[in-house]
Amino acid sequence: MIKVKDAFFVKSASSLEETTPEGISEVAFIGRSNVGKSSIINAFTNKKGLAKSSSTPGKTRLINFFNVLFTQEDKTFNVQFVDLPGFGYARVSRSMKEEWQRNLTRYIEKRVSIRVFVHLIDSRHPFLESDHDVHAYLEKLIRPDQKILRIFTKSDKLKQSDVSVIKKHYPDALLVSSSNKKGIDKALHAIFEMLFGVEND
Ligand SMILES: Nc1nc2c(ncn2[C@@H]2O[C@H](COP(=O)(O)OP(=O)(O)OP(=O)(O)O)[C@@H](O)[C@H]2O)c(=O)[nH]1
Ligand SMILES: [Mg+2]
Repeated sequence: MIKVKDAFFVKSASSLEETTPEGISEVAFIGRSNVGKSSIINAFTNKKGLAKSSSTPGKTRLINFFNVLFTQEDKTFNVQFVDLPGFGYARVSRSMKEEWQRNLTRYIEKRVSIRVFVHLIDSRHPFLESDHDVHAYLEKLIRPDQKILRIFTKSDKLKQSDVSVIKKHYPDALLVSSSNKKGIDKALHAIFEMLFGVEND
């Protein structure tokens, strides 16, 4: 049985230079503004205000590091969850937006500690070109020791027929709601498995 035992904020960075030292395995949460990146980190860690979420897109503006302690029986595993600014919509000046995107891209491409990219997709809009582009971009840059996990967010907003459409295109789709916690455990296990191998309980 895998559980998150504890989680706490470590640091915010505006650029790769300001990040924490390389070392602890990282899970980077990537996706469009407002898709639910910060909310899913709170749901995984069971801490409501840990990552700041907002109904206004563009809330997360820095690279935020959280230390997460997993337990599996008597073993503990230390991981960093990284909440990132969204891509796409943000009510800031063009030059500021470009600077964020540059810093975000540098972190994604150069950070050695990243082991898992969690690509979050709004389940109400599962086939956006921008998400397709992000997936292709990640596929192209990942190293052999890195993995990509797609998670569809806000599943509480879906009708059963919408779920069927997603499942048809992505048979193994992880559909998650940070609001009612459905799918959270399964998604957390999938991340753990990507980091540390198959769970043996
Ligand atoms: N119904 C529903 N709303 C959600 C869910 N997850 C997040 N939200 C809402 O969606 C909005 C955006 O959530 P955030 O977690 O701040 O999204 P984000 O991807 O971190 O956004 P940025 O930091 O702006 O990139 C908030 O109003 C959340 O309450 C969910 O599973 N279901
Ligand atoms: Mg956020």
